[in-house]
Amino acid sequence: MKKGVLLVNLGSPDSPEPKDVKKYLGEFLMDERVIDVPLWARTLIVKGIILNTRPKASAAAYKKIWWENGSPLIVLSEQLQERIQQEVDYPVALAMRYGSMTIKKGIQELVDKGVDAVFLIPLYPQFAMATTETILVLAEEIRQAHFPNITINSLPAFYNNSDYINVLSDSIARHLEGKNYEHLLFSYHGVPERHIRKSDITKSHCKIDGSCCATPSPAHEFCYRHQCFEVTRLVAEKLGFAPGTYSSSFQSRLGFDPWLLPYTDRTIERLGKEGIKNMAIVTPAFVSDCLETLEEIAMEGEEIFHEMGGNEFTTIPCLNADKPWVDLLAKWINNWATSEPETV
Ligand SMILES: C=CC1=C(C)c2cc3[nH]c(cc4nc(cc5[nH]c(cc1n2)c(C)c5CCC(=O)O)C(CCC(=O)O)=C4C)c(C)c3C=C
Ligand SMILES: [Fe+2]
Ligand SMILES: [Fe+2]
Repeated sequence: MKKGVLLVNLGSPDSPEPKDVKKYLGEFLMDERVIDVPLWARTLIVKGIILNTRPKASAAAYKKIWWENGSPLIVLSEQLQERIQQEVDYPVALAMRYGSMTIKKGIQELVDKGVDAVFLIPLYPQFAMATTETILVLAEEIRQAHFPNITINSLPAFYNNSDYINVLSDSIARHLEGKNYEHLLFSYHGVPERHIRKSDITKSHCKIDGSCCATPSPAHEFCYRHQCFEVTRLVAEKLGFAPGTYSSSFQSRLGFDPWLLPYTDRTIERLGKEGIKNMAIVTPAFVSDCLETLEEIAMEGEEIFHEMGGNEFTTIPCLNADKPWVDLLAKWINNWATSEPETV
């Protein structure tokens, strides 16, 4: 079989104009694994409410971070693809879960090069039904409908992979070198608490309390909250951080349901109020910088901190197309290509 690789990230609008943002948000938020309510309710919430108000505000946010050559998330994912391609002998394609760079086009590109065994890499360190699961489900639907003769294997969540933790820790250490900071905040994209309960394969473990995520359970294979806290714990252990000098929080909530706590904006506010003058922030749920890191954290987050009396606010970039991260992905690709993994 001829092997090939498909990297999949979230996606961005085609432009930061409200009409393109509306189209993108419509596709994204109508995904039943993102807004996971019955179709009639989702249609009412998304088409009746969100799409009438949010695209204008989101477009304004996108305009603040948009680059000459496009959306940072897309440009950085393309750089990652190009650099991985320089390191491996298999064709590497890039697709997005939402927007015009579809998974179908990505698979087609590989099939056109003769590929019939695809290694699918969802570009998310932690599993979530709104990210990894929706990619895997859609890829399988596309395979069955259009490419029944190919196989797809996928890379599982790699949040606790020791090589990944080393690459992430080295990046954090490098960006903090010489910086005077008192607290490092690990800010992860949030999800509604309901998503955590839905993904609990034991149906009884995830209480979303003080201890469930620290108590061993098979539920953790699909518990986004556990996987985020584990990244923080493993990096802190690796870098020898003292207790109290770092913490985790969740950003980017939408709607009125309870989302994972503590919220990033409130945490930044609290740190400022408590007299922290210099803080740093890292966003390990994202492998590529995007709207959520460049605008919500680096711009809005910094503003909140300064309003609370803070001085230096250091944002650590995502791994993007850094050489150690490219090398690690190339290593995983070569391991897959020379072994016999299970299909999705
Ligand atoms: C890192 C993983 C992500 C999870 C988990 C996730 C869940 C999730 N997101 C929304 C709603 C929105 N997210 C938006 C942007 C956005 N989200 C992620 C990643 C995760 N989302 C990224 C990388 C981005 C940036 C995309 C870019 O183009 O740069 C947006 C759009 C922007 C906005 O209007 O705020 C929305 C909306 C939900 C509802 C959700 C879980 C249920
Ligand atoms: Fe999101
Ligand atoms: Fe948990």
